[in-house]
Amino acid sequence: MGSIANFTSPPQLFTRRLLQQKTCIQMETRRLLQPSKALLTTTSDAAQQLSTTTLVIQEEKIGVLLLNLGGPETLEDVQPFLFNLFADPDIIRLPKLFRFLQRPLAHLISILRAPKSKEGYASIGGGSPLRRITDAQAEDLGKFLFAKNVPAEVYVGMRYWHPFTEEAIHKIKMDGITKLVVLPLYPQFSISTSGSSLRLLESIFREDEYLVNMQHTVIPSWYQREGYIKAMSTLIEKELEKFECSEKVMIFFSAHGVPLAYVEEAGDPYKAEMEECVDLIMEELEKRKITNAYTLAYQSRVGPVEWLKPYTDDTIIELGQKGVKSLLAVPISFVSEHIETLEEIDVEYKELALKSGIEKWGRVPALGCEPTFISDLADAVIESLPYVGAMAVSDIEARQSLVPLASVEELLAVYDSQRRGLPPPVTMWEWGWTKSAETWNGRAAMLAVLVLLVWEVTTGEGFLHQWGILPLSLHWPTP
Ligand SMILES: C=CC1=C(C)c2cc3[nH]c(cc4nc(cc5[nH]c(cc1n2)c(C)c5CCC(=O)O)C(CCC(=O)O)=C4C)c(C)c3C=C
Ligand SMILES: [Fe+2]
Repeated sequence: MGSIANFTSPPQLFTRRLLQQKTCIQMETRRLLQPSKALLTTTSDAAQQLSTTTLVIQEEKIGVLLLNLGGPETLEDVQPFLFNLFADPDIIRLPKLFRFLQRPLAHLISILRAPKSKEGYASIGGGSPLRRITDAQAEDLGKFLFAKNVPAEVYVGMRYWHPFTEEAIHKIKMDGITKLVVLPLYPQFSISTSGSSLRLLESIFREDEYLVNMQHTVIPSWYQREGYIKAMSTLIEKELEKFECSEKVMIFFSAHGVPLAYVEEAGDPYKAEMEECVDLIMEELEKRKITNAYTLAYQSRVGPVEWLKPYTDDTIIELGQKGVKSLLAVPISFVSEHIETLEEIDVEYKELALKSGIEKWGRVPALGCEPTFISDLADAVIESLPYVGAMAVSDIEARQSLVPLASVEELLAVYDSQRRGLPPPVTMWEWGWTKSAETWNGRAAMLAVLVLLVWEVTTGEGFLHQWGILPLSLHWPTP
């Protein structure tokens, strides 16, 4: 199995190299689009070519699988959605010995977190708009692909809520797709998002003969694509125009955070990709004569462990103290509106900013179905097609493409070889005499004991049974 150079070398270097490879990709794209041009010709020769081309396209049924997080559609969905999220070993990674606690712990944390989450979802209309927006993006992507003469079915597979990835895969099989492009809807790669979705996909692929034989490729991240950078820059430019003195506005990039250990211990390229993405957007804005001050911070942390810094809330307070008066928030890690933009940024951070002395607040909308963005995603899919199923023979070429490509298996192999295990991001305790230690250690110990007891009593397995403290098989008294 080959290794993927982009994930073993520093991501910034890799991206720079990718940008130098445009010519190669342009050639590939031209080659791919040649038969499509023939479709438009009207001579009899061309008609024959057209029927051959159509035949080839019909034999090869192209599918695009969009991967996203998923979100609760009603308030009743919130707790089971949170359970699915926390039951994911890429979100809470327990030491091997304690893996059996994953589900009970997820159950407990989801119950504890649900009231706060429900409040948030209630304030944005009682559920997440993520499914509706992702479905609309899928539909538009299909239309753009068709218009670019690459007819393809587009599927949506969510990680933690409907339509689940398994449901999408079922449809892909039913439709007889032969070539699949996997496209996570996260511009930057993180182990906790695209990585987790790909891990699930890998396990589904492995267990299914049809899927094992289906050719596929993955576009793990696409933050460096010109179309995406330009679309983001245009949105920023438009929002800046709404301020009176637009040149005095601080552009405030706010990205979803991840626990620091993901980056520092597990080699998550998320932070490097995020920083590079911001640099590319600012370079594009500079070309448009926009040279505002800017900053990047990380939002939405969960639990007491350290997450990527600076934190969005701390940064807003600091900027207020430094006398910044106008702020334009740019949600940089999302391509659709959801709780983190509609509630956290629009309500919580805006309120904090106004309290901190910032007088004018604006927010760039998420890209959603913005046509230049979707058209660029369609180009990314088209550019990836020559590499579908060709990873083993030509993965050097694939690495040189504008969209860094890989197969699910190869990507995860690289990650797994680098991973040294992650401390749980939502650890409910902090060891040592830190400020929250007393409370959290106490709670965690109680919870752990409780979970262990419930587990032992219900399953009849565990330490207490092994040590003979509880009888080896426990029978409930029958009435
Ligand atoms: C780049 C995007 C995201 C990263 C990275 C990410 C990491 C991450 N998230 C949690 C915990 C929660 N995330 C929740 C919602 C949520 N997260 C993302 C994106 C990223 N998460 C999105 C798009 C959403 C919203 C979906 C929606 O319903 O609209 C939630 C639930 C909401 C809440 O209670 O705050 C949790 C919990 C962790 C622990 C993590 C990294 C390890
Ligand atoms: Fe999240």
